[in-house]
Parts: sequence; C-alpha cells; structure tokens
Amino acid sequence: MSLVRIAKVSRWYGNVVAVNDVSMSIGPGVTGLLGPNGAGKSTLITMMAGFLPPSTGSVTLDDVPIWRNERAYAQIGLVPETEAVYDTLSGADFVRANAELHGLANAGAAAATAIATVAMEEAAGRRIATYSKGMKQRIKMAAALVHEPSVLLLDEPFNGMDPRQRLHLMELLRKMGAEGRTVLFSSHILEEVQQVATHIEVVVSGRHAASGDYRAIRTLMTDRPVLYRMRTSDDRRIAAALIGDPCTTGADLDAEALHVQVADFERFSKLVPGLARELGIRLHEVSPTDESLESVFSYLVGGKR
Ligand SMILES: Nc1ncnc2c1ncn2[C@@H]1O[C@H](COP(=O)(O)OP(=O)(O)OP(=O)(O)O)[C@@H](O)[C@H]1O
Repeated sequence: MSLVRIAKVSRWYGNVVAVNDVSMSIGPGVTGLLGPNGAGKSTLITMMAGFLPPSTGSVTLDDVPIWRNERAYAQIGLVPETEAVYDTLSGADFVRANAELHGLANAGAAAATAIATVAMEEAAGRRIATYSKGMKQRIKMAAALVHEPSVLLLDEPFNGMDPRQRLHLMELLRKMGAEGRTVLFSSHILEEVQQVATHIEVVVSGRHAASGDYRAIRTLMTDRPVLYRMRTSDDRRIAAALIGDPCTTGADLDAEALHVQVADFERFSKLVPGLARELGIRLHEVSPTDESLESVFSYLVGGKR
C-alpha cells in the first residue's frame, strides 16, 4: 500500500507563500485535489512527485521522505500540466525514452504495455506534434505509467479535453484506483472531481480548506448564504415581500438591481416565481452573484477559521 503523507508543509517562492502549513494523507484509490487557480495544487503535486522540496514540513511516501529519494521516484508517476512534450518524437519513442530514463531492462516492451493501457497503439508511431490535446494527455499518461508506479499524480489532466476524451480518462483513472494504486489528480471543477474521485481534498490560497467525499464538500459549499442579484419591474415591492420570508436574510437596493442574501436556496427558488405572479411583477433577472469558484472556496476557508 502506498501512502503519500504531507505533514505541516509550507513552500514559498521568494515572498510568495504557495503552500501554507498543509497536512493531508493520500492513500490507494482516486483522490481529487480541488482548488481555484493559484491555490497551490501544482506546487503540492510537484512536491509529492519529488521535483521540489518543501520549505518546511515533510512529504513522504510510506514514511520515507520523497525528495531526492530514488526508490520513491521508482514508485511515482507524474503527468504534468504543461503540454511541453517532445513534439518531434513519435509517441512510442517518447514513452520508450521515459522507460530508458527509469533504467528499465526491457524498455520497448514496457513502453508497448503502457501505450496499450491508454489505448494509443494506433497513433503511437505518429509524431506528437500531430496529436490532439487528449492524445497528448494520454501519451503523457503512458510515459508516467511506463515503470508501473504505485502512485500516479496528474496535474489538471482534464484541461482542454472534449467530453469523449474526458470520459475515457475518467475510466482509466477509476481502473487505476480499483487496481489499488494511489491516484491523485488536481482540478478546479468540483463536478469533474466528483465523477471520478472517491475522496476530495480542497486547497484554497495555499491552505488546506476541507477534506471528505463529494457529499461532504458539496454540503459545505451549499450550506452557505448566497447573494442573488435581481432585476424586476418593481424591485422595491418584491424586496419588501422577500424580506418578510425566512429564506432571505437581507436585501439591498441600488440604482441597478436588488441584491438579496439568500439563506435557503430551495425555498427561495420556489417562492420567487409565485410572489412575482401574485404581485404582478415581471422578473428580468434572478442570478447568484457569488457563485464563482473563488468565493465558494473562500467561504470554505472562512468557515474553517
Ligand atoms: N516558480 C514560482 N515562482 C514564484 N511563484 C510561484 C512559482 N510557482 C508558483 N508560484 C505561485 O505560487 C502560488 C501557487 O501556485 P500553483 O501553481 O501551485 O497553484 P495551482 O493551484 O496549481 O494553480 P494553477 O491551477 O493556476 O496552476 C501562486 O500564487 C503562484 O503564482
């Protein structure tokens, strides 16, 4: 069993604190590392892959520090976010080169197996420059799998993929997890993580914000007041009616719109159409204003403080 443990880890680049006192353990199965852009996901993954030492704290594989530990490297595969693969090589040559870098005795056979795992046999002879984004992602995955690592780390693997490629990769990750590998992938989209990860770790602004399964995270994200922006034919009257209902906790009216603080979304969504009809008010716009990922994530962090 491969357990990656991050204990009280901080990592800074000059004055920038990218990871701030994070602790988490990643075991077998598929874990999603969720967080908005700049949250520190890549930095965490790079440290787990042994390409970057923590500034403080420890990053270990089965209790042995990963940094500069060849035995750990032999057990870890990384699929980086960058698209910078050697375009002029064929997929097969690229994967084989990785097998050779790992010092595998039978690099050719290992490369063929890895290429078959990601179903890239047909295109393997072609130059990588001719591949689609999804194919590039798959060949990077084959390169990461060539030494049969027990830990597979993927940085934003679904970025830029079309739905079919996405499903294919999800299937592959599930399979890897079911085989008992420790699989961790990063993403900034909760729904994407939910479809494939059984466990989720959330990071925001370099800090560990939450951890659990999809339902636990979703509940944390939805059990919070949401600010709605409304434009209607009579903002003042509908504001007065809404404020009298327990599903709202406040309302602000400015020259442009009505901003309603909603505590109970379900009740609010049922209430508004009926109220508008009853009062003869036309609804031009009803939309959440703070549904952006960053604000949802900030809420999670705020809630933890
Ligand atoms: N080499 C570096 N030098 C300076 N700052 C860096 C460096 N790498 C990352 N950072 C900063 O550290 C913070 C975390 O970055 P990181 O790339 O780990 O986040 P992320 O969650 O992976 O985001 P993204 O999804 O955008 O890649 C950011 O503020 C980023 O600007």
